Amino acid sequence: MDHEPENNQQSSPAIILKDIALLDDYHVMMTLTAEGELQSVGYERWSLSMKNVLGFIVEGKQIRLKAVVKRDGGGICCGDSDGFYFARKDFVIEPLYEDAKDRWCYKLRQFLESLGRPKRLLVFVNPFGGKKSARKVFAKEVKPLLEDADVELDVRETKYQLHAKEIAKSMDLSKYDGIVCVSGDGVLVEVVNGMLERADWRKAVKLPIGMVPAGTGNGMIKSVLDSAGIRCCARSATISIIQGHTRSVDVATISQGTTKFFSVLMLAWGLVADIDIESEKFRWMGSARIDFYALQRIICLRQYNGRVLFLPAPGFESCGQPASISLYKDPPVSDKVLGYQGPETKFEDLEWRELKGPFVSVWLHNVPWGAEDTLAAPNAKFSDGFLDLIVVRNCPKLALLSLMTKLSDGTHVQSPYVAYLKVKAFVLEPGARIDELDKEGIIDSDGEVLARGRRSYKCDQKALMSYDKLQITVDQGLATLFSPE
Ligand SMILES: Nc1ncnc2c1ncn2[C@@H]1O[C@H](COP(=O)(O)OP(=O)(O)OP(=O)(O)O)[C@@H](O)[C@H]1O
Repeated sequence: MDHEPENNQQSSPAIILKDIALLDDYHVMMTLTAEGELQSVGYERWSLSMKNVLGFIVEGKQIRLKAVVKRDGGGICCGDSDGFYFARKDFVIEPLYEDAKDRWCYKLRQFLESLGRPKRLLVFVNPFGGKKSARKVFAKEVKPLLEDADVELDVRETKYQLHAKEIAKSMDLSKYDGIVCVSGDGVLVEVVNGMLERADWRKAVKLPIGMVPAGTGNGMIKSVLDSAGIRCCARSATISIIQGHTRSVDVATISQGTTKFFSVLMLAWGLVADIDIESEKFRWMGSARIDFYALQRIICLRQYNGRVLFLPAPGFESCGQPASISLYKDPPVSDKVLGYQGPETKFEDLEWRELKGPFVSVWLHNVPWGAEDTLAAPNAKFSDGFLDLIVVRNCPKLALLSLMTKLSDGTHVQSPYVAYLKVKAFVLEPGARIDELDKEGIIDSDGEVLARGRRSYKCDQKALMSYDKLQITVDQGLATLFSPE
């Protein structure tokens, strides 16, 4: 039997039910407090928070509680050894009298309903992402837990790229309490973009989105779970969705003229983008492709001409040099009702700063983790209204290699070769490679190729924007995510 720590110091909360019952075959005095603690006094003291009860079923005279219990250290869940994880566990209560059983069922149901958990979820499963394991992850880890919690599911397998975006753009919002993506970050980004392209985007962005890691890059769910000290795995991710807490997350609008892309994770240009996109050709290697190709890219290091401009967050006003700027202005269109157009703040007259190239890497991050093993921006916050900017310019190759090894714990930002700051708005003016001026680079946002310059790596993806000036503005806490706290 699992025991939760007791706190005898505090005054006892009001008891709303008290009966003699059998708990796992032992006679106990079972109580339910107004704060949702199930407690027993009998052969041993035991307690279980209703927050950790997914649901219950009645089996004859018995009530089977379908619960989860926290575990620290020890066993490995999905290969990640950091933080605690949840294990599934049933507890069986048998009140001595039939009317007591009905009372318990009534109160337990009432309590669970008062928690405001999602009851109807739209679930996207991407059978194509990552190790192509999403179907299995859904069937083995996600579905059984959601069934235990009595959640009604509408499951859609994505059939092609942008399928999830299409559905998010046209779905009936009133039918669901949230969306779940059993995928990598790519499907999440599609859903956010679909929501923001709706005429009723203000309502759509309030619908919480949950992630279950089943892709190559699971940076968002790693960031969400890690911030609560929980290991990143499908089970913990699903439990945090069932528990129904939410948090807001900043959305960055990347614009080039009237073309827009909404990003919740990151934008990269230079080394990180080249590794991310060009390593696709080594996909057969699995996750080793990133390390393998990073090594290759550092040995034959590229540097890019260009300029970045930024509006520094408070505390970072001395970074870079003062700069003047002209930003794209959205035409005063009446069709604004068609979708979100980016934050309405006027950034032009503020004190912009600049950094000039050549650049090895320019990386903007919204949340701390870029992937499960990459703590790209250790100080990033979900909804502070700022993006973390990580810039590498001149850097010896050996130091660069050492930086790559530090990405897993975020200590790369302490290097003297790295500029690490927070910005409110950002402009990228990408240029050509310094060694071969007829070759340009790739701009990558949230794992998608946003722009591809002349004679850069060719891949199947069609780029949304041209390899030219881009501007990025942040809307604080615009989207909503399921989160453990
Ligand atoms: N059935 C499908 N066939 C091909 N592509 C698909 C399919 N369903 C979804 N996709 C695309 O797969 C891409 C990657 O999805 P996902 O978010 O699951 O993984 P990822 O970790 O971001 O990327 P990947 O695993 O491909 O490196 C998304 O851009 C999505 O549009």
